[in-house]
Amino acid sequence: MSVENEKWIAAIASADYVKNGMLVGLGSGSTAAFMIAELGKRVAGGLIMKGIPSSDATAKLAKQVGISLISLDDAGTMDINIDGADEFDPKFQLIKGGGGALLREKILAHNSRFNIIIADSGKKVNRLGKFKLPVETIPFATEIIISELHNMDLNPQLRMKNNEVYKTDENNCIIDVDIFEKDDLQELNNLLIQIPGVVETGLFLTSTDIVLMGQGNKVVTFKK
Ligand SMILES: O=C(CO)[C@H](O)[C@H](O)COP(=O)(O)O
Repeated sequence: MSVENEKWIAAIASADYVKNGMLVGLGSGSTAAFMIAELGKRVAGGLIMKGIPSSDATAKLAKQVGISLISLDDAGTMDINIDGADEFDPKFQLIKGGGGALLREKILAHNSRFNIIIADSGKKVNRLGKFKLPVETIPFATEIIISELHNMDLNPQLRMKNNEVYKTDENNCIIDVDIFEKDDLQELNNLLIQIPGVVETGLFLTSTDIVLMGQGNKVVTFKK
């Protein structure tokens, strides 16, 4: 079974958690796109729900498939949030932000009663960090933060796209750092967040309630 199929079956399984009347946080990325497409089909079939998108791309996709959107302000707390991940470990800790939407994704996760992660089997790791950790920074401070991250032995790389500095939906930059050697991720996250100009990191350490992982042609459920 292909990676795409694993993403797809995990996404379909997550849609079963969405019930009539729910406010649903909509994640970003290719796995989340399958979930949004499936929810669109279910809305066409009569499901009543409203979505809160975690990125401009997700908002566009959701509108295309007929999902009604509301703002975070109007939603307040969401019933559930469904999102992808770049890596997850046995403690339900995640690296997210490969697609650059980590800031809004973390805000949605924080404001949801129940957080579902959908993933293909390649995302499951024993230790986080083969995937570089995205750190979102404001443009004004980005170069000086890169120097500081060098001093922390994190091998920082400014994210680029089409030969230009990559910008998030919030017009910030992303610095990808190497955290594989770091044992205490909570401490690392605290250190990173304390640097003035760092807006957010892609470490999601406590928010996940359940992971639905496609493996071959089956969905494996990991519950906390
Ligand atoms: O965090 C994310 C975007 O900011 C995505 O959830 C993550 O990158 C996984 O993406 P995909 O489902 O395409 O593998």
